[in-house]
Amino acid sequence: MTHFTGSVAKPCDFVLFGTVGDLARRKLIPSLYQLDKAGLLHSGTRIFGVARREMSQEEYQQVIRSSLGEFLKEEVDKDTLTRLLARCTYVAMDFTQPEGYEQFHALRQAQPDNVMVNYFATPPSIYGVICRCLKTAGLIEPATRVVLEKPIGHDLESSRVINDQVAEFFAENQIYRIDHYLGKETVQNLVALRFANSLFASKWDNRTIDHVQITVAEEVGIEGRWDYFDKAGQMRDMIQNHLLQVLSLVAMDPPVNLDADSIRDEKVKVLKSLRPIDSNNVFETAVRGQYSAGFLKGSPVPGYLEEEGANLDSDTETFAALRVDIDNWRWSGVPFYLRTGKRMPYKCSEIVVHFKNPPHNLYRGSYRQLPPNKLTIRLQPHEGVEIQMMNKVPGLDETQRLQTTKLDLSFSDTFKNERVADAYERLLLECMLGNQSLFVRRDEVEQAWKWCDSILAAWAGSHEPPKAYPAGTWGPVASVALITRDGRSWDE
Ligand SMILES: NC(=O)C1=CN([C@@H]2O[C@H](COP(=O)(O)OP(=O)(O)OC[C@H]3O[C@@H](n4cnc5c(N)ncnc54)[C@H](OP(=O)(O)O)[C@@H]3O)[C@@H](O)[C@H]2O)C=CC1
Ligand SMILES: O=C1O[C@H](COP(=O)(O)O)[C@@H](O)[C@H](O)[C@H]1O
Repeated sequence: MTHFTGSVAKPCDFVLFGTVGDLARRKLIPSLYQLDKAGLLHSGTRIFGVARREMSQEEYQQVIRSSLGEFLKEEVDKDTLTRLLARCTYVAMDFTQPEGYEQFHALRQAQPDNVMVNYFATPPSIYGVICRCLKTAGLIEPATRVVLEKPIGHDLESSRVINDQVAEFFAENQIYRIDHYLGKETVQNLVALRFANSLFASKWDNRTIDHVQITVAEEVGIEGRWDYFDKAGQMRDMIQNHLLQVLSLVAMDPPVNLDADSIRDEKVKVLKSLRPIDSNNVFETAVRGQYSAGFLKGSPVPGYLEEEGANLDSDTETFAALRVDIDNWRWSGVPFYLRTGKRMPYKCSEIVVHFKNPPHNLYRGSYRQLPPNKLTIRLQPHEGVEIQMMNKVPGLDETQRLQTTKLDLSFSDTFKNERVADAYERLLLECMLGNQSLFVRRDEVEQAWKWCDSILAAWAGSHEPPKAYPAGTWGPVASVALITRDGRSWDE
C-alpha cells in the first residue's frame, strides 16, 4: 500500500450509474482503484456498478480489469485489485424503470448504515428520473448523496429544468456537481498560492495587475464525439464550466474560511460581476473559430467538417477567445482574456497574470518600456509556477544591462516523491467524505449559463459563421486581433 495522508471516508455504498460507459471506464474505475491503493477507501465501502446490459459478476470483473489495463497509467497492483474486486457488485437494470431499484433493499440490508453515494455517469436527461426512482424505492435518506456529471443542461433554461428535477428529491447539500477542473491539483493550488502568500495577496487587484490571460489549449479534436460535441461547441463544453471556474478562483475575494459555501459565495459574486457580452459588443469581445484540415506534430489531421459523422453545414465553434471584464471594485479596468480550442498545437492550460510596469522607468536609456513581471501558473502539463522578472546581468559595464529571467517552481522537481493524483480521485474522495468545496453550487452553474447564453445568442444572431483556423495553429487570426486591439498580445 502506498503512503497516504488524507482522511478515510466513513463506509459508503458507492453506486456507479453508467458503470460500463466511457467516463466510468476511462476515469472513475481507475480513480477508485487509486483510492483503494492509497488506503483511502474504508474497509466497509462497497461499490455497486449499475448499467442496462445483463452481465455476470465475472464479466463485470473483466470490465474492471480491462479498464485498468487500458487506462491506468501504471502496472496494476495485485493486492489492490483483489481488494477492489471484492468490493464491487454488478447490478443490471434500466435506470428509468422503478422496479430495478428494489434490488438495492436486499443489497443494503447487510450494511444499512453505509452512506449511499449515487454517481450519475449517465446522460443528464435521465438524472431526474433516476432521482424519482430512488425516492419511489425509499432509498433516499438525509445522508444520501448524488453526484452529477457535466453538462448540466445546454443553456440556462434546460439547466434549471435538470436542477429542479434533482432538487425535488435532494437538498442542495446532498448534490455534488462535478467540474473536474476543480479536482486538479494545480487548480486547488491556486487558492493556496493566493491566500497563503502575502506576496500575492497584497498585489492582486487593478492597482498592480494589468491583465490576465487564461488559455486552455487542447491537442485533441472531438475524438468520435460528434453527436455530443456538435450540439455543445467549445463555449458550452469548456468555457461555461472549466474556464469560468478557473476565472472565478483567480478573481474571487478572500473567502472567510475554506468551507464549501464560503468559497462558493465568493466565486458566484465574480460570475455575477461579469460584464455581459451581447449583440452590442460581441464583435469586439468574442471570436469563435472552427478547425479546418491541418497538421499536428507533422502529421495531417482532418478538419472539423471532415470528422466521422460530421454534418457539413455545422457552424459549431471548436475555438473561442473572449475579452472578459469584471465590473467590480477589485478588477475594474483589468481585462481577463480567455481562449480555448480543440486541435491546437499542443495541450497546455495556464493562467498568466501580467503585472503593471513600475510607475517610473529608471532604465529608459536601454528600455523604452520595461518587460512586465508575469506570474504563470501552469495547470497542465509541466505543472508549476513561474515568475518572470528583470535582473541585472553581472558585469562591470558602464550602463547596467538587464535581462528577463525566470523563477521556475516545477512541481515534478519540487515534490519529487509525491504522486500527482488525477482530478477524479480527489473528487470521488471528497464526495465520499461529504465535502462540497470542490463541487459547483446551483447558483454558480446558472449564473455561468446566463452569461454564456447571451454570447451564444449574439453569435447566433450575427449569422456569421465561425472563422476557420487550420488544425495545429493557435486559432483564427481574429483572436490575435481581439487582444492586439488593446495593445497586448497572447503569451505563446
Ligand atoms: N466520457 C467522458 O470523458 C466524459 C463524460 N462526461 C459526462 O458523463 C456522463 C456519461 O458519459 P459517458 O460515459 O461518455 O457515456 P456513455 O454513453 O459511454 O455511457 C453511459 C452509461 O449509462 C448507461 N445507461 C444509459 N442509459 C441507461 C438506462 N436508461 N438504463 C441503464 N443504463 C443506462 C449505459 O449502459 P448500457 O451501455 O448498458 O446501456 C452506459 O453504461 C455524461 O453526462 C457525459 O456528459 C463528462 C465529462 C467527460
Ligand atoms: O470536460 C471536458 O474536458 C476535456 C478536457 O479536460 P482535460 O482535463 O484533458 O483538460 C475536453 O477535452 C472535453 O471535450 C470536455 O468535455
